[in-house]
Amino acid sequence: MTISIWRYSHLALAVSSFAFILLASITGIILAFQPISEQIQPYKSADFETATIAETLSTLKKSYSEIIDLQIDANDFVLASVITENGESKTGYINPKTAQFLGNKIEVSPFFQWVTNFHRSLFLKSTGRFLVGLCSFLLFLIAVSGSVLILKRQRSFKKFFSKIVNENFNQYWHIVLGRLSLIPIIIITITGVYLSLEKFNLLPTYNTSHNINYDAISESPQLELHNFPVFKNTKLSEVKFIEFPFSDDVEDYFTIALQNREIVVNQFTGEILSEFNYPLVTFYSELSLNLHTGKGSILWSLILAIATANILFFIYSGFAMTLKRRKAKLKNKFKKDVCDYVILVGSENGSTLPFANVLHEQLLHAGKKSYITEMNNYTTFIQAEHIIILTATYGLGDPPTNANRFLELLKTTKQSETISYSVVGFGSYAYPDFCKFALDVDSAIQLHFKQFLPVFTINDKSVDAFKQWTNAWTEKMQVPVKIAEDKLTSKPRLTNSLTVIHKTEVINNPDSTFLLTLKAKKAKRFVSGDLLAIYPANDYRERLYSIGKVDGNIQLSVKYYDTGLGSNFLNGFDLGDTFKARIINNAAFHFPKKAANVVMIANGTGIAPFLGMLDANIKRKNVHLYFGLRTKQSLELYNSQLESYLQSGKLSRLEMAFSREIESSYVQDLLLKDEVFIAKRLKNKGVLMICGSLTMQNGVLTILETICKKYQLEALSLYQKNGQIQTDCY
Ligand SMILES: Cc1cc2nc3c(=O)[nH]c(=O)nc-3n(C[C@H](O)[C@H](O)[C@H](O)COP(=O)(O)O)c2cc1C
Repeated sequence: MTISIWRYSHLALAVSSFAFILLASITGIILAFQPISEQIQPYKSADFETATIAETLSTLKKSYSEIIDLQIDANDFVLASVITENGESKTGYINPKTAQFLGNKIEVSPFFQWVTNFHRSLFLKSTGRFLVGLCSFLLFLIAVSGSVLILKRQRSFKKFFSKIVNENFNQYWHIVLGRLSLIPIIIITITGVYLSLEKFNLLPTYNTSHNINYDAISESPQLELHNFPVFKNTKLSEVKFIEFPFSDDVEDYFTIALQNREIVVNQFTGEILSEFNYPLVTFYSELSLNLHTGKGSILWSLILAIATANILFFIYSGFAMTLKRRKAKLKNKFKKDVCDYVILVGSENGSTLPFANVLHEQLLHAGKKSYITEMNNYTTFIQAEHIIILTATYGLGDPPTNANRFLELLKTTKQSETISYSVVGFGSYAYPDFCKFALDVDSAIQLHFKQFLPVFTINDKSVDAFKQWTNAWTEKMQVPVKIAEDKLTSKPRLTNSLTVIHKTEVINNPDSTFLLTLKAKKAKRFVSGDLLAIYPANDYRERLYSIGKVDGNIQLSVKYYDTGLGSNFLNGFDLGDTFKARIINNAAFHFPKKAANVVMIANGTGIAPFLGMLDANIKRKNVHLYFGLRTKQSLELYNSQLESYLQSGKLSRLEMAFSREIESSYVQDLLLKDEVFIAKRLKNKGVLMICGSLTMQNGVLTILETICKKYQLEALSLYQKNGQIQTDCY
């Protein structure tokens, strides 16, 4: 069963019942405050837990001329109906040990009565009651289908409550609050259905009546009330209701409803004349009522109010997400078999669709015949010359639902081999398998068609990155495509306020590089290897910097360019200045928790995350660092930090390569020199982390491939797949 079936069920249930759920939720929130308003009254006596029936009845007898009945309510208030010495009839709360009258019985206010009636039946009598019961059941199904969606998203029961990535406000809070309110909502709905079944007499009934042998009733031996063994041995807290004998006639008796049974007691001798246990149905009915209404517990009433308020948010956020998904539709002007360009889209939540649509519109605008469709609709395209695939990744590097059959279709569909293709992956660094499905598609499609551009990956829907790709594509294809940012840009949420607490001067550095230390206002959780996203022009243009977490602060290493948007922005700050940015979790480039041996390979500013990781290496794991810079003077910027890590044992070995010294060398040369050591590290499950320029990364990967072959290790791709080789290059 695919995720979409659950999603459509979830949505269909919500759409069909939303008006009732809305009304029931609003009234439910109001009603949660009724039990609270009762419980805050000062009628619960401190003596309640210790008082016995004997004590209470004997004091009551002394204080009032007649007692009609006694009731213990859900709040543990003792409610008595009595007739005073003056013949006045009173119903109110008493102290069970002193019989002191504490206050008159609380009557439910007309407002709460009105809301209760509306909540129960919408003033539609039986029809209304039925609809409310049905809507309770539908809400239960919505909660179940929602839980399945979360399970599918989180991939296992164990991870049901694990952290989720905040990519979108509505989606994030829909899931976070959904998980928190799940149990209360399930309880509210099941008890709601139960209470409806009870109202329609659909629950099993049991014949419960006393069987008293009136011939055997005797007035002797007569005992005082407080000496009745059953009264002495029964606490008031076990009692629900006591009905007093109607007259002094021996055939009239006490009827006492206890928590689990009802007993009948001879008013002269205290003998138990008859008893029966309540059927389970009675217990469930009472439990359902208390759980559904919050009676008897302020805490539970508050939980009910919050869970019910969350339902209102789910209605709003659920519809907002659906509208967003539906807004971006794929529309075609030409039939598939007359088009030269085919755009295939893989998207789960719809955010990739606007990118694909913008591209499609531009191609049409340029006079090209373009056809756009979902990846699962892949079929023969008779005239196609070029296929562009834009796809997101889900789960653990899996395809989105509308692309889950693509790889299979690719194998079975016969298509002209002269077609060229380009793949653009949409993903997020927050997931370990960054754009994995796009990479898989690229590998698979290579077997059928010609690659036009290397696979291009985009983090977090970056418009800037998409523009970079379209520029490269346009230049090579010679088709004018101009991306209108306003159609794609949604303003990034800059959640982190950062203050500059240390900055080195660019002019003092031979490579125009500076270190910038920033203090985050809120202690947001981040680790070295995460990325800092800044928006220098306050528009869609995003610049990412690798974070080193040093002494709890963010340390960046920035190369200054005269015309560089990001480096000029950061270099313009003085100590104490504050600006807003966004920290992106870069799960694929965190210091490995499990590996005992780590090899770090960096050039230039790529050292930044490693400085933070070394700072955090309090377990003194074996870490070797290969670091490439231009000159020995370039090292001055980092020297004191690296020296202190070496001295404290956080760094085991440092190997430097200087490209502009007389004996010029690069990190690749250092690795070749140490090939035996590197081969051993790979073989023994060590992790190699590479950070810096893409040119350096490509050079290093080539060397590693050679080492793998020479020492008969596994293929390099296997080490990349199992996370033993991690890269963060730009
Ligand atoms: C549950 C979930 C799982 C994801 N898994 C991955 C992943 O494994 N790798 C990745 O790069 N991105 C992953 N992403 C990020 C999406 O691919 C990314 O946000 C994409 O832009 C969404 O596009 P769409 O809205 O068109 O579906 C995941 C997102 C979600 C919500």
